[in-house]
Amino acid sequence: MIEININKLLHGSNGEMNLDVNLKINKGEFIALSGFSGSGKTTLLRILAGLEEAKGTLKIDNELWLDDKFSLAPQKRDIGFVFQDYALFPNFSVIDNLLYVKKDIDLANKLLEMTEMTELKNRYPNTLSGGQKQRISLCRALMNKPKLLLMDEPLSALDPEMRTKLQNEILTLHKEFNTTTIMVSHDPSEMYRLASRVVVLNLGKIINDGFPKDILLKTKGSQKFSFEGELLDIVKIDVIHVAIVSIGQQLVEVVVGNEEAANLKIGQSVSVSTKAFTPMMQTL
Ligand SMILES: Nc1ncnc2c1ncn2[C@@H]1O[C@H](COP(=O)(O)OP(=O)(O)OP(=O)(O)O)[C@@H](O)[C@H]1O
Repeated sequence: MIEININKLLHGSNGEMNLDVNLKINKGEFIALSGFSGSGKTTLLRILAGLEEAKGTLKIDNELWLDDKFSLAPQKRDIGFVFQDYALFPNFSVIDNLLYVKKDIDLANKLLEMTEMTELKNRYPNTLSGGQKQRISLCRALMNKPKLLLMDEPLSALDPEMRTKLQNEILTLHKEFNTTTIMVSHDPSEMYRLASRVVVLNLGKIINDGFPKDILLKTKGSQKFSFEGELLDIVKIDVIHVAIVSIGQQLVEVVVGNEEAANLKIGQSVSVSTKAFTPMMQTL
């Protein structure tokens, strides 16, 4: 069990803000930490890793990491950290990046095999693709079998296909090692696929905490499905208005009434939902 009770005054873009987090995490949980930019996600991970000071207490399996008189040094905290920018040692080969953490060649080989990196084990990081580098960071973070794995948007620099591949590998590794994990993510499909629990931060406070399907599925009441997007334009065609909404990679047209059109503002976030028909899905 991980017990987090911390607070820290942050200087946010709109003035001061108190990062105030109380959270209990059970062993083996996979938490997706989400929330708007600047809500305090990275700072929370850095506090857990001991890279940043904070007030309060941190306890991991009854071992104290932080209280008002004491802060356990980062290197003594049983943590694996995966950053967005890989943070590998450029002068070490792949295998040496892993063995630097712990001289356990069997574990290193097992991790490389699980992530299909065995053939590249003598290569240097600058000869690897982004996806390969991130696999090595992940393997390295697991070398000391940490009590807590922290990942800060680990897949956000990768293209969609590579993201899906690495998500599957993260899942496989999680099933094998059952490492308690907190991963910062902005991607609903990633959170849905990987996490057992989603925690949403806003302005330093937890505003939502629950099962992925309860937090991420946005349809309410009789709505059949609902998408969030940005209103790009409103075009008057004869007697009707058509709103152009950007949803993910697609533009969608929605007919809106005159009064509704007058109240909408370009650039606004909107949700587009339907009630009446059954959507069709086809493989691409
Ligand atoms: N050590 C610090 N002292 C005071 N303020 C800080 C400190 N570190 C970060 N901040 C501020 O706290 C706010 C939250 O930053 P943080 O990086 O944790 O947000 P985030 O949720 O991870 O954002 P993003 O999704 O953009 O990465 C920012 O406005 C930042 O400038």
